[in-house]
Amino acid sequence: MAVPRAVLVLSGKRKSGKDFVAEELTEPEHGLDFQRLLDASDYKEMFRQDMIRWGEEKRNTDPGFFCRAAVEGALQPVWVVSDARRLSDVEWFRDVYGDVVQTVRVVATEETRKRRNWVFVTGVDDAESECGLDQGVAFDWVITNDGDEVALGEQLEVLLQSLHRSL
Ligand SMILES: Nc1ncnc2c1ncn2[C@@H]1O[C@H](COP(=O)(O)OP(=O)(O)OP(=O)(O)O)[C@@H](O)[C@H]1O
Ligand SMILES: C[C@@](O)(CCOP(=O)(O)O)CC(=O)O
Repeated sequence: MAVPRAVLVLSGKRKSGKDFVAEELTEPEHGLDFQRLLDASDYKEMFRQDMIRWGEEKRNTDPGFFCRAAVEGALQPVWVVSDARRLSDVEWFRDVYGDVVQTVRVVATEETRKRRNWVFVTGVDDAESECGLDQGVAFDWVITNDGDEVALGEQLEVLLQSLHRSL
């Protein structure tokens, strides 16, 4: 397994903007090969509960199952993990990569998330998939993503500058 110089582990609720922020973060970083696995489509929402169920089964027998798959073959010096959801995810990255890990929480108000077509779904928004990191992690960074482009840019700039200094 390659050893990265930095690992940004992002989390945040549905429609907080994790993928959006991950993409913004990787844009100025040449050599990063970040790919969005899925977009923000209704199609994905149709299968979310099935995916959650399948994911829980896998993790119950092997908490590192998805984390290992996420880093497999990655050779870049800086990694952006766009979607941690559970304490076991954050713990896995901390255990394996130690001090180079920085946790990033993406936050948007319910109002903002509704504008992005979020609707509360029982069994999803009140379950571990969405709430697993509401407590228990002292995030290194909290990024507010309520649609103010300039404010988001400033926050990411501070993060990236700090990251550059730590490399
Ligand atoms: N700062 C922003 N400016 C403009 N659009 C944004 C911003 N942040 C997020 N969006 C849009 O809001 C929608 C949801 O964002 P995104 O898919 O990144 O959220 P997410 O947290 O990854 O959600 P999910 O968990 O459902 O995948 C997308 O259409 C995205 O383009
Ligand atoms: C199944 C799941 O991975 C869906 C992720 O979709 P998204 O990142 O919210 O677009 C959520 C989960 O792992 O609980």
